[in-house]
Amino acid sequence: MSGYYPPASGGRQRRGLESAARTATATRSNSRNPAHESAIEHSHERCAALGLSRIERPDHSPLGRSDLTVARERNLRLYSHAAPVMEMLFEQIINSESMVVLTDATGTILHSIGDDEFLGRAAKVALAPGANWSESSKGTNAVGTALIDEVPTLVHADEHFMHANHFLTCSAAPILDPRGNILGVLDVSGDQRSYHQHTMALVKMSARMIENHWLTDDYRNVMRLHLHSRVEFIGTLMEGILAVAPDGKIVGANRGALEQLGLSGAALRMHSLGSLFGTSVSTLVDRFRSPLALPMQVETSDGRPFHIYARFNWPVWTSVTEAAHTSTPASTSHTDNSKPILPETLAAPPVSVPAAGTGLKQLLTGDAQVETVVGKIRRVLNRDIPILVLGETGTGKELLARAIHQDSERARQPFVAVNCASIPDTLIEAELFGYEEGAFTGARRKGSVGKIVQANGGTLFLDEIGDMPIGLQAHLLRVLQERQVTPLGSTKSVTVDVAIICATHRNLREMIAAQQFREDLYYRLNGLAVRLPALRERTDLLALVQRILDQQSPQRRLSLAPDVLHLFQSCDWPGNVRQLFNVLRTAAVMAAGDSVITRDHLSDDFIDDAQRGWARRAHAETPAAVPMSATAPAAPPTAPVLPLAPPAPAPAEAASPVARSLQDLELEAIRQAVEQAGGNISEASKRLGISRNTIYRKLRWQS
Ligand SMILES: Nc1ncnc2c1ncn2[C@@H]1O[C@H](COP(=O)(O)OP(=O)(O)OP(=O)(O)O)[C@@H](O)[C@H]1O
Repeated sequence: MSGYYPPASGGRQRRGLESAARTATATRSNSRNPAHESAIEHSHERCAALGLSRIERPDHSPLGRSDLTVARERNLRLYSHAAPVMEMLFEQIINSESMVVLTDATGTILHSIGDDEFLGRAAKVALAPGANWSESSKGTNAVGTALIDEVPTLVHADEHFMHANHFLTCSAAPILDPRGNILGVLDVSGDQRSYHQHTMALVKMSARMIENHWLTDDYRNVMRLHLHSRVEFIGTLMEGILAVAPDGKIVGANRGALEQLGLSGAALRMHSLGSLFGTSVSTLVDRFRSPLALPMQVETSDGRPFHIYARFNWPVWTSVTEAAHTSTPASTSHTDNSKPILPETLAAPPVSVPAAGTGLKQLLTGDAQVETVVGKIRRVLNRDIPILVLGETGTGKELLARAIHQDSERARQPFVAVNCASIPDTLIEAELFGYEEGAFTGARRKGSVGKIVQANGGTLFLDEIGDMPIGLQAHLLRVLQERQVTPLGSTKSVTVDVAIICATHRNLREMIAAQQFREDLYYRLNGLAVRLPALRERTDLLALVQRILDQQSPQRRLSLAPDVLHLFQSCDWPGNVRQLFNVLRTAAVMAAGDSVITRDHLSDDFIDDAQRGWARRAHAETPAAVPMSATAPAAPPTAPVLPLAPPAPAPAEAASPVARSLQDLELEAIRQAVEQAGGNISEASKRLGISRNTIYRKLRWQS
């Protein structure tokens, strides 16, 4: 079978065919699906344009152990929703020489489960945790191609661009959040001889289950409207779900709702219960207050009938709706955002933070550097000064941006976050500026207003701004100066009013010197630059720990056993507060019933990492005294700091100076190649024979 099918007549008709997209053909050899063939053809074209080779060994280097830990921590929420669904999916395909794979939004495999024998074969082509399966790394493949096309994708046998992957058949579905952002990809990969046409349907249904769990979790404190044109489908995977704010605005939707209503996420968010179904929040509260209430029949403005069923937390919801109806905007703009009252809180996935205060106040746990940052920001709040937040991954840059928004006069307007690093270069422009229907061959769905317009009136948070392709920086600068956006393929411009907050872990000045970042854009974005300290530099570790523990376990005060405290203080925390938060969240669950967190409640991974940190410090510092970090606070009386006991031996491979120096050499080689290529990553990747992604990844995690 040829891996490259000629395009169907009519040529480039690949996207917008979501429902028909990449569905498996009855027999792979004789029946063809034109949309599928066209998608594969376009993917192969992209791979050829990237200079990928079909026969060379693909980039098999997985993320380093701690990088994988960080990637997993960043995606812990995705994993916790996906894990039970993956188990269930695996039950369905057991003994079929297959595996179930979960990746993040960049295509990096976070977790996999599968038949042992097949897992071994898959590992040989790096189909294993830590490996990246983006198209630019592995060529045409179901995960990478699904990430680009944003539709369920089947890639079978020699449809894979690289010969090494021809033994595989892979069915992948993107997992989207209620705002339409890609969270990751669920995939079933197996031996191509074990291909079964039902696999794709199973994967799509499973992805939908994860999305629905995510939505329910995001909006558990707001009204959720379950809908379908056929009453018997309410409560099934086929139902649509809408999240409704107390003022009746639609703030979130699952895929089923978008499909049934025939609206894009952005279009739906312009609607309210009234404009959509001619009903109101109070009508639904009255009707569905009783658990025995039956679904209600409504009609859309164009006369299509639907059955709807509302769920909400009674009686919290009714008191909230009353408050929403009686309060003025001025009085609500600084209300407690933990209540489900402000639309912008609902529209964006909630960030889990300790419940002490809201807005900027919640960040104050006693660290002087953080206090200085907050003080500076308060002075420029509401002054139309763009803020640039610097800091390592997981230091709380996005949390700070949300807090600034919450404390600003724009708090009732949208907060829209765009992660420039997780969107492929080719899509950032469309994602930010929007596009008209059919604007370009890569255009998906029915046009899009773009993130800048979505943020109109509110705050646009450009995360990882250092990853914005240089070609696009001039476009962004123009928009920021003129405050007008012209969607791709359109001649009409839209006036926008947005507050800009950017964040990066990179050194933008160095990037300017290397001509990778425009100086004029830098000065436009940098009205005020603040740097969030790494966790290891902070003096408030204990206060932060206690606040997170109190939040995780409000009924039962938890504390750390002395040796755990000791481990925490020794740890380098490469994942910063995100890592701390995740470690404590797991520990609080593990400690159910106990009031003290002991080593037994910590994951082995973390203990290893912390011990390695100990070993590194012990090596760097004088052997006799081995002081705690100069900035470490004194332990509370209940948890005395013990003299540092010798740590349990770290795993051989981690402690080995040879392993570490090899890593250093690799990094050094990458740095040199990038320098010699004048900062041109594509050129450096060719010289080194590794993908651009790998270079970005390795440099990113090391910087
Ligand atoms: N001060 C804090 N108190 C409690 N939790 C925090 C704090 N700062 C960060 N966190 C936790 O850490 C997680 C990561 O924070 P955030 O996403 O803001 O970091 P970031 O610097 O933007 O990360 P990245 O650079 O990887 O995007 C948050 O979800 C939150 O749970």
